[in-house]
Amino acid sequence: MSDDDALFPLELVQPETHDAGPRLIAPGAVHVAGWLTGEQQRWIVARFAEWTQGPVPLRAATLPGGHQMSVRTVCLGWHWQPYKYTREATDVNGRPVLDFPEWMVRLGRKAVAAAYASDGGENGSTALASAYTPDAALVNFYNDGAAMGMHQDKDERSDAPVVSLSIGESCVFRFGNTKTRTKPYTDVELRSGDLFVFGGPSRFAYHGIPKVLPGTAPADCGLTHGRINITMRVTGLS
Ligand SMILES: O=C(O)CCC(=O)C(=O)O
Ligand SMILES: [Fe+2]
Repeated sequence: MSDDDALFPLELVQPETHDAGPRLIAPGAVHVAGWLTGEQQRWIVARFAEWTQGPVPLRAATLPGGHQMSVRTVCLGWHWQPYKYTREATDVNGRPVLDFPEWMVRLGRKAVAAAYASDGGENGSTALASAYTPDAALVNFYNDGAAMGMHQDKDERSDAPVVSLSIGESCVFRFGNTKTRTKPYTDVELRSGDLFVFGGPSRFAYHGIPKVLPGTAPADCGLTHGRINITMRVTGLS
């Protein structure tokens, strides 16, 4: 058995399907296709329009090497900038970040419960879901060829799961391993309304968005073009 096999057994990856129901991608990493209804997606798109009104605008972050990301982001709860969380957007306009909405905490709990439900609560999934209290969200907007390179979400001081929601155009989500930004990885197509949760042994796995698939936004999602992604996190900061 190669190291890669040990890290990422092939049997783990079930055939790709867009039927509802959780699909295990790696230990602790679950894809739930079609989790949000069209009505929920349209409602979230309307909230997104409000968030982008400020006080902090949608902005493409600049990495320490001077490279500007192609994705634009607005944050809730804590403002993320490479590579830390702050309460004020000191790399944008110095204004305070929006509050983390109560409804999103409830949605995050439901998401963790839905993703980890298949063990019937036996491995502590029910307790994990009810205790889950995300306090930061990065709300990403992808258009005009925007993509996101392979990275780990590691600016949080907590190993609580990351909850990711997708609305609008489909994308390829590359979900890798915790050791390297390269193979082994699994490419998952995330469509409008899909949920992806990564926690446990996959919490610090490398992941990225190699491409968004233009023209794939469904008519009922509330977006005509582009892709919104919300990733909720527990920062472990106070
Ligand atoms: O757009 C996505 O689905 C992933 C976003 C992401 O990895 C991040 O914001 O850290
Ligand atoms: Fe990420």
